[in-house]
Amino acid sequence: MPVPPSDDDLLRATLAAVAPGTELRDGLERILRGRTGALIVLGHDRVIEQIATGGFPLDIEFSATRLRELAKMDGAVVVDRDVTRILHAATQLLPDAGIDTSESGTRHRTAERVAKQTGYPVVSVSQSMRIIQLYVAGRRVVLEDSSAILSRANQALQTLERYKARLDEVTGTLSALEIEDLVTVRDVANVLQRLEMVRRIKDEIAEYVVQLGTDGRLLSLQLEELTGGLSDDLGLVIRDYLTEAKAGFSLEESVANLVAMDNTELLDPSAGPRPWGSPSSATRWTPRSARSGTGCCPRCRGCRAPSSTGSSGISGRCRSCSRPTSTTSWTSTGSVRAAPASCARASPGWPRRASSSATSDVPRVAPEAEVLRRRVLGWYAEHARPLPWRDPATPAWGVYVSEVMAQQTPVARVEPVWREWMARWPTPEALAEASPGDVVRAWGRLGYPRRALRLREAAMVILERHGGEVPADEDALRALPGVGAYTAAAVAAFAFGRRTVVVDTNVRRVLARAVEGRALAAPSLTAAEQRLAATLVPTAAADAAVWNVAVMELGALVCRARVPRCADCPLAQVCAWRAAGSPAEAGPPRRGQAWAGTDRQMRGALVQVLRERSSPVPRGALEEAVAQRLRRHGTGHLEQVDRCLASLVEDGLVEPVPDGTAFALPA
Ligand SMILES: Nc1ncnc2c1ncn2[C@@H]1O[C@H](COP(=O)(O)OP(=O)(O)OP(=O)(O)O)[C@@H](O)[C@H]1O
Repeated sequence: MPVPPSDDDLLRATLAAVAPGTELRDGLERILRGRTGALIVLGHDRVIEQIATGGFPLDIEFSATRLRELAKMDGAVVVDRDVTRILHAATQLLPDAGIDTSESGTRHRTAERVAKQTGYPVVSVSQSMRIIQLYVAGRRVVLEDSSAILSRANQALQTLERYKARLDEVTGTLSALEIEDLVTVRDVANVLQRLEMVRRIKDEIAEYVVQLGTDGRLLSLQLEELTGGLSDDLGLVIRDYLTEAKAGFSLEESVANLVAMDNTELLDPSAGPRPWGSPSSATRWTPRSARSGTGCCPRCRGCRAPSSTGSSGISGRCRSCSRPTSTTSWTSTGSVRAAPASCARASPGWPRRASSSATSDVPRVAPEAEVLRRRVLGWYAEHARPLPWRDPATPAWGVYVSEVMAQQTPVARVEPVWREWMARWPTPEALAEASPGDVVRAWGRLGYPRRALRLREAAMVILERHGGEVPADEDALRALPGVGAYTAAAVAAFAFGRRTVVVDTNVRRVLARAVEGRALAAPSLTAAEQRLAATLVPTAAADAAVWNVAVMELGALVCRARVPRCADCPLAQVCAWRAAGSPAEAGPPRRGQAWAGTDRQMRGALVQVLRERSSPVPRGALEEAVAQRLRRHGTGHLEQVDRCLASLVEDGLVEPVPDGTAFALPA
């Protein structure tokens, strides 16, 4: 016994039967244009015969013009289910009057009742309202003009393109992580959520294609082009990780759980693991490789190693055996997963944007970026220095002070001064009450002592404008004295867990090497570097903050400027600079900042001498003391002392005592 079609199938088939380009639709349009109405039953059986009275039987081939002519008569037209023959015309239909109807006019009430009673679709063309309506499977559908459907379909198509671009990114990321064996539940869930989102919008567009009939040909081609081969992916990805899920779900159950998620849940990364009983997002999973048997990466035809995993770094050649690689060995599932021409180790010069059509607030990066992040984060988890300001118990003020102190001073020198400082001025309020002389003294030998005065000024502003609390907002932080883009981003990230882009010299060097293949970053920060750094920052704020500190730490401890410790580097295998043979920086050699003989050295010596004295130092004694300290003699010295004293006075770091013959730190 044939299985009766489901309501959805019946609706779809009826929409197809009345779609533009069909003989039936042509007939309906003619009736509309002729300003008449019609009642047409799409099917005939004994029930129809029982409720039909009068009119005349026919058994003629269906055509649009015949329908139009017969519709001019009162009563209904009955055609066969396939709309190939006209069987009755001018027939009065008397359906069960007890059947509920929401219609008012007799034509439409009859149409709705007949559809409900017989199960056949019924079409009514309203003479007064000039619309065509379908009554089918308990529903009423008003047929729309193709242009209205096309406009909705095009919007859906754009959405599909965005979803698809994002899907390509996450599948590419999953593939890259599989090679590194760094996959977590979150990565798999991301792909599945995106696959399901694509499936839903694809189904919606497929409905439009049906409704549009011949007007939907182009749409149909676009849909096919965007989604061709996608259908298997959901099952393949799930199968790959089913054994890992360990929650006892079958493939069907997993798919059903995913399909049961609503659209909001599909967009929520935290809901992703739900189809498998919500394992922790960070749990590591290893694929069974059902989709490809070999993971995502093209395999070398010679040695069968993933073509990306050797060490030669020669583009287009296997790094294991140096034979040319070939993309023909991509997986043959015909799925989207076969598409990404990306491999975690194959291409120096990454990351790149995966798709220009991806529109979202959060930056998108190529899969390799995720590999880089995982490696750096994994390394940081093991090697982070336990610096006191990284202690979660340290207040935002402590983080703020540490960032200002570390602006131009190595962390090792900062730490003892920071401890003393925080013990003495544990809050902005306490520092705001300190004298300028005290803060310059407490600054010790951190260098650039103007920072101490700016810190005190900032404490006063924090007290006045922010009620004594360090602001969390990057813009508010930037408005504080002595705070630039770096410090604002760092404090917002490290004290408040905000998602910011922290770029210091260490970060710049790591990215210049690992991503751009250069020995050193440009002499000063470029917009391109800033953009690159931004694309690498993880989307989630908590991850972003850890990433920011982790990559800085890597630059400080391993990816050092002069003597990089590549053997200890988590990025050594994916580093573009190493892959290129660690070339020296092009251009003239960079000299470090000169120190001996500079005004900076002289200013430091003057402040140091005054810091050690409790009373004002006469001009002559000061000159003698710095000469001794710097072991300096000869001409030019006197002039430099005068110049530096004047600049220190101007900066507020030194005060001339009233008659100008002696100098002291500010009171
Ligand atoms: N039970 C019926 N069987 C067959 N035809 C019917 C039936 N009821 C109405 N019609 C057809 O519908 C025509 C219009 O009827 P009526 O004006 O009451 O309907 P209506 O619902 O207001 O339609 P419209 O929206 O086209 O103005 C009738 O002249 C007749 O041809």
